Amino acid sequence: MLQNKTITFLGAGSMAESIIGGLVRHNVVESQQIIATNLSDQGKLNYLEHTYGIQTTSDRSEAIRQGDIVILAMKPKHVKEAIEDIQQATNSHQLFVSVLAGIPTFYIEDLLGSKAGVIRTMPNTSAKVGASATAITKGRHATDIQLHEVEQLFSSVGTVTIVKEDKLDAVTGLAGSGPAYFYYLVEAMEQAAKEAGLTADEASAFITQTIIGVGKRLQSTSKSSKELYEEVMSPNGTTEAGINVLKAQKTQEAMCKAVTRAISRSKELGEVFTKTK
Ligand SMILES: NC(=O)C1=CN([C@@H]2O[C@H](COP(=O)(O)OP(=O)(O)OC[C@H]3O[C@@H](n4cnc5c(N)ncnc54)[C@H](OP(=O)(O)O)[C@@H]3O)[C@@H](O)[C@H]2O)C=CC1
Ligand SMILES: O=C(O)[C@@H]1CCC=N1
Repeated sequence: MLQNKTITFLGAGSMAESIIGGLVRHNVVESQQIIATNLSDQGKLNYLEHTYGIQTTSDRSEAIRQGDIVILAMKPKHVKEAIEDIQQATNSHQLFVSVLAGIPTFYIEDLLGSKAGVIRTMPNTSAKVGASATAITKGRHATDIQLHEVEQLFSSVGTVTIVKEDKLDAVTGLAGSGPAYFYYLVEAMEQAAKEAGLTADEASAFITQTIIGVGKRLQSTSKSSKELYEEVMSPNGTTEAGINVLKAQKTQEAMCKAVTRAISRSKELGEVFTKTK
């Protein structure tokens, strides 16, 4: 499906690089089928060209003209100016794939001003290692064939779930932002490990393998998360001592609030930018 298609990235930051890394590593398309462009950071384009063997250009309109699939990968606050800038170079046969938090498909369709298909997605940075948990949904003009094309594209960088658009904000707060919550906790575990006398390498090896083990276990068991952490706890043992501190600090409540706030922020992003159209 993706053979002979040119994929243009409008925006070449963290998320674009994570997807490009996954596509190239998993040979989904030839690296020369990928073009990346951005606003002004020539150094980043040089780095992407050198690292992944893709094409890059600072000529955004030309990059868009060549794209069969255009991945919109700028910050939500830049989407209006970014699309207006290249709108003349677009055509209705192209497929536009947004990774933008909060921005509804109708907003992008209106900015494009054509019947071009728009698919909204929410990947995460684990795409870089083929482990994103991506949600996708189609806009008014996108076809089922285009949806499956995007499913195939993101399957190469992790799992893909097709959802209704009204679930995208929830997925954004949960899984788009999700890796950051875990990295944030890892930072704290590293600090504790250092204070206990482990080297950075030792801490990293133990923490990383522990997280991988948790992910694999969650994937392979029907037990609930509560059953799984209770399985680790011996009465009056080390884990119970640790969990009691987390309970006293209301850690679950804090995590629940964090995800809920991220979800509402995704909604706000959509509202703010669609109102100021
Ligand atoms: N980071 C993440 O974990 C995730 C991010 N997302 C979404 O991905 C999008 C990008 O985020 P992220 O990669 O972190 O952001 P970055 O700031 O790393 O990258 C943004 C990119 O957009 C480019 N850009 C800015 N303005 C324009 C313009 N007018 N035309 C073309 N390109 C432009 C920037 O170019 P320059 O550097 O030259 O200014 C830069 O390459 C966001 O919408 C975010 O919601 C979704 C899921 C996860
Ligand atoms: O923080 C953000 O807004 C983006 C969207 C999901 C992850 N990063």
